Amino acid sequence: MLSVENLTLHYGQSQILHGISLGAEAGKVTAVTGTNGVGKTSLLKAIAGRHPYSGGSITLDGRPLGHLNAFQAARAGIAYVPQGREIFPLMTVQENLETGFACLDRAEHGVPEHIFELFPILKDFLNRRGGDLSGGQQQQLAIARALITRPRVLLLDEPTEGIQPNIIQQIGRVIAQLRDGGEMAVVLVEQYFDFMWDLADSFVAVTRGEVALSGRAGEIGRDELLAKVSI
Ligand SMILES: Nc1ncnc2c1ncn2[C@@H]1O[C@H](COP(=O)(O)OP(=O)(O)OP(=O)(O)O)[C@@H](O)[C@H]1O
Repeated sequence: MLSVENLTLHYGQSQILHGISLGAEAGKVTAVTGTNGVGKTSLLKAIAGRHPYSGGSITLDGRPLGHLNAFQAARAGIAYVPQGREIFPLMTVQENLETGFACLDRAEHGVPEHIFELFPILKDFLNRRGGDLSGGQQQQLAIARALITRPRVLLLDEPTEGIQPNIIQQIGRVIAQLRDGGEMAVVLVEQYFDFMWDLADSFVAVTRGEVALSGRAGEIGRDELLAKVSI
């Protein structure tokens, strides 16, 4: 269980997160949604050790993580799939996957076969340059690279952005499969409302760096949530 309590974050003098709290359980998808610029990416960056938070706490299975850098967060079991994917365009698919080894012990350096079961296209394209893949294939590569690290928490930042509908469906099925595996907490930042509504077990709507509404599927109304995340 990932637990974020009262998190605050600044860029210089400007405060972006104003005390965000959320919990993400293993075997569940927790969706974080909100309009542009409310701080969703900043929240994920804080959890992933990509940007320091200024107050509050992050704990994993009751253990405070403290202020980790990106490498330490990855070692602790937190994998981050950034918005825009950030794959390495001049490296092959195989090499992109192997960058995930950086936070693993040498004995764990290997691409588990189940990754290719989730994303068969990557096996076919192992020697292709990342930059030559379509946007949807790059998104699959970015998720696969994150899974190499055997995470306990998978942070996904807008995985449907700029992706064609059939690949979006496939990504949705993969997220559901990972959730159903029961061992990983998935935190899904997503503005594609129907996609996250169908997939998530609980929802956190963020407005201006604060939680405007949160609750479990079944306890929270679709229109109520939609109203919080519409401009
Ligand atoms: N490195 C930075 N330096 C200064 N301000 C930043 C930086 N990164 C983000 N911001 C600002 O912080 C606010 C929140 O940005 P963030 O990217 O976290 O929002 P978001 O909800 O993920 O938006 P989007 O849906 O557009 O990706 C915005 O006003 C943004 O301009």
